[in-house]
Amino acid sequence: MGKAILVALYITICCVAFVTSKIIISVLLYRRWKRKHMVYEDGFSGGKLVMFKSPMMQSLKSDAFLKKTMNLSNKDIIGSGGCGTVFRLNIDHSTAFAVKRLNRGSADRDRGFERELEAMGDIKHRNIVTLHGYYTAPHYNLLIYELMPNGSLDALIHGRSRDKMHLDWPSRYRIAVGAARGISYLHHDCIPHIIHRDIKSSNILLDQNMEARVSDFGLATLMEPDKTHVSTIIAGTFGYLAPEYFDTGRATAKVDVYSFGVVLLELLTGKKPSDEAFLEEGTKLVTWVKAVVQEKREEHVVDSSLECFPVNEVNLVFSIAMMCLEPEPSKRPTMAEVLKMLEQIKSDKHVSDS
Ligand SMILES: Nc1ncnc2c1ncn2[C@@H]1O[C@H](COP(=O)(O)OP(=O)(O)OP(=O)(O)O)[C@@H](O)[C@H]1O
Repeated sequence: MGKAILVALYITICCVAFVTSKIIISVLLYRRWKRKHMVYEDGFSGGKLVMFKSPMMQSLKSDAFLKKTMNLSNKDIIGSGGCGTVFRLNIDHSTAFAVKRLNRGSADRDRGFERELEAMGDIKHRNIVTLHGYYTAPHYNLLIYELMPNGSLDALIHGRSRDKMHLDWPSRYRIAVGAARGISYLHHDCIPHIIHRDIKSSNILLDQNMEARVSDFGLATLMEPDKTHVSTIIAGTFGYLAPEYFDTGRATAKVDVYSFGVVLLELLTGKKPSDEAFLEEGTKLVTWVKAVVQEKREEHVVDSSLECFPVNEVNLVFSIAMMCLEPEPSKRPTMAEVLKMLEQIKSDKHVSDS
């Protein structure tokens, strides 16, 4: 009998200790989370605003921020895409954000969506657009990004004349290197690794110094550390899709390498991957470039608006683009290798100049 009481006592102590430790761990995790976030529950709309703490966000008042966000209207629109509309949110004369209103309601988003946003909020890199926070409500979601004053690469190269900017070769090269650095960071340095899955010129934005920043993780996938691929419904954009991803829905980091190769072709040719002229001929930018190369008419590839450019550098970037566009994923370089090859072009030039 005495032994049975002892066993029962022992089990009770173990259970109490287990539950207590769980509570303590949860409280500590919550406190850590709270230290990194500002949360504002909006009783009126049933929504929740979560802002990731940073020096920039520290001085903002959540309720005032939310009020301004709710007052956004058509005149504040700066762009729109397949997933939603992007607004410019001015807080004061020196602080502004880009707010993306996602088309789909939050009913089809679960805790996984919030977890992914939390992971995105932790990414701080000079070539990645910072996610400052998000707002979830029963019928829609908002993503709060750093505002990129020089818009997208897509608008700069192919946009309407008021958005278009003449990009000389040094600017194009710098944008290529910056974007490669951002994607390489996602692939190799983020834990868990991230496959973007929608690399394209409208997702490469330019900051006030014309530095390239990779944006729009709407489709990004966090990779489990021991996995090399994810199988998903095919996402991405026509003209940029790697053939194996189109065929199988299996996304590896090499899918982004292929799409980056298409972006390099855009920088070199000035042509849009989904240009109507290509669609009418039933072709696409990659197929057109490969045909021109086969016919040994490479001189027709380079953008005619690039009046003066270093032929050697352009040829090297072109050969890197072709490596990225290898149909067989294993033959494509990794993003770290692409970055190294791109950076090498300038360092080799310095050596030969000196
Ligand atoms: N952080 C930002 N700063 C400034 N402009 C932005 C920002 N994010 C997006 N934009 C502008 O809004 C446009 C639309 O962006 P969005 O991500 O919604 O669509 P997309 O990438 O063009 O297409 P899709 O959503 O179909 O992939 C961009 O092309 C860009 O001009």
